[in-house]
Amino acid sequence: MQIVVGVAVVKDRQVLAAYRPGPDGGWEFPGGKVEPGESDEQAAARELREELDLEIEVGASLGPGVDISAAYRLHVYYAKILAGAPVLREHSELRWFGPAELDETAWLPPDRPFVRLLRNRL
Ligand SMILES: Nc1nc2c([nH]c(=O)n2[C@H]2C[C@H](O)[C@@H](COP(=O)(O)OP(=O)(O)OP(=O)(O)O)O2)c(=O)[nH]1
Repeated sequence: MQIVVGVAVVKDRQVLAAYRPGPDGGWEFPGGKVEPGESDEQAAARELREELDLEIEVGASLGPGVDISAAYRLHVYYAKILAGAPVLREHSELRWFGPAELDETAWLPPDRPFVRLLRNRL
């Protein structure tokens, strides 16, 4: 099973979301596929550097993994920003959501259980 890491960057009770464009698009946690030999945490830090020009400190896992498909499973981790401000490179939009704005239906389906957990924990 190939792991995809998503990163819930939290700052001032808000979480950073990125919009994946296209017919199957929606809000997601920035991140990507874990490469061979990499830990989830290493992949999370690499992807956020590549995608958003952000240096992060990866924290705890947000909850149990969720299957995206037969081949991919999503793991989501908390993180905080060490340096930088997010730069839009690969997504169509970036947005900070507070707890009251976290409408799970706008998120990719595998992300929704994590969004529900996060809403109560921001
Ligand atoms: N990054 C990310 N991908 C997610 C989330 N939820 C979800 O279903 N996905 C899906 C969308 C994609 O099919 C897959 C991640 O692929 P990706 O294209 O971001 O991975 P990558 O950056 O390593 O890209 P690539 O070089 O393999 O194309 O996981 C999420 O919260 N974050």
